[in-house]
Amino acid sequence: MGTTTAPAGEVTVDVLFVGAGPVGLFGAYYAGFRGLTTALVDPLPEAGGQVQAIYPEKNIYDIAGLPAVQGQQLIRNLLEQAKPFGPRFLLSQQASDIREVADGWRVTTSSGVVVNTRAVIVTSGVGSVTPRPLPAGEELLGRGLCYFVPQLEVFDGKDVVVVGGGDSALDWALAAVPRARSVTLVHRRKQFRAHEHSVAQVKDSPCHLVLDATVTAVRGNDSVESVDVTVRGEDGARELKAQVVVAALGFLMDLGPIAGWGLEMEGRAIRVDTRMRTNLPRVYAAGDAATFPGKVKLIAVGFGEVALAVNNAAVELNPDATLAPGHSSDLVPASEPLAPEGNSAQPRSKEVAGWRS
Ligand SMILES: Cc1cc2nc3c(=O)[nH]c(=O)nc-3n(C[C@H](O)[C@H](O)[C@H](O)COP(=O)(O)OP(=O)(O)OC[C@H]3O[C@@H](n4cnc5c(N)ncnc54)[C@H](O)[C@@H]3O)c2cc1C
Repeated sequence: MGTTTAPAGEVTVDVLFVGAGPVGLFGAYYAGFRGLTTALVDPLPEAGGQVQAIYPEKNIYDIAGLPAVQGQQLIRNLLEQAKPFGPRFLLSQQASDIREVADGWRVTTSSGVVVNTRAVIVTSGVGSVTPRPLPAGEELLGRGLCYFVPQLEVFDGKDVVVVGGGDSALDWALAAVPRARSVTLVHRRKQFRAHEHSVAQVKDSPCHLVLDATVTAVRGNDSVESVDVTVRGEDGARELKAQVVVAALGFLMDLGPIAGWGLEMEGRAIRVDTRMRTNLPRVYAAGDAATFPGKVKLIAVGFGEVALAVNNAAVELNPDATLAPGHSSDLVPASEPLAPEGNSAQPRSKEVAGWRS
């Protein structure tokens, strides 16, 4: 995704984002816009959080101004938006330890990098995300059995079995239908836990449904060749031909070290006030990591929350700063050509690094 991992050592910034998901990335843009230096730490090898790790190929339809955007494209856009401000990426390492110091926080990552930061914004989502494993076929993982599909081409001309009954399972099945030779959806219940629209689409599609059923074996030598499916009330197992098995059984979420930082939690999320402040000084939270009455976990909501967190942090770090950031439309990023002379869209002011007037 075009990000670089900083070498071990010590990093000093104004704001550290704990988590480089979509919300942390938009925060990095926003903090840059407010003239603050940033770093983002994330245990995944690339930025993008759940979007990049779980559904890079899926279309997202509820981002303001983007009628449809593929997950990985949204992340590319967010990286590009933040780039002029030069955020430091500390990838493949998690924020492990946090200690209050005179002018902020000293955060140590699992790779031993020390980040001296004036404020922390926790954008860690629901923590580290690992797929719930299929209880069969682990030895064929990566050889036909997968938990998510990085490239839809893997479905081309194949017999595909999707296991699960949630939105992801139905989405993968629908994505496979136009490409695969056959698609079978195996679900352990008769009812799906997915959007009605997706359920209706799957029922209308050539996808074959095997309900009240579990996958009890995944067979193959070098790669997947078939699966055994046991249907409740039937004697013996059905053998289904398959070269691709997508186990979409949900994800196990682990808050990890953040749970021990002394943050006030509500369930698995961090309680914040209307300024996105946590109970710890100069520690904010936004996105899926944060909760408050009426919270909705959506990217669109997280973008707003992180803008609030950054603007409030900007004032806390510099009491002379105003809470309202001004309008980004008054500025032009350094990478964008200036509008032709006489054009009323000419930028009017120069306020922050990475932008020019
Ligand atoms: C299949 C699926 C489809 C979805 N579709 C939509 C949709 O259409 N529209 C929509 O609005 N939302 C959708 N969502 C939800 C959306 O992806 C989340 O709301 C969004 O990703 C939250 O962004 P975030 O940046 O807050 O958290 P995340 O995306 O979860 O990113 C958090 C990052 O923090 C990192 N992290 C965790 N612990 C630490 C630590 N200790 N130190 C450092 N980093 C850490 C994680 O590795 C992760 O990269 C979907 C989710 C799924 C699973």
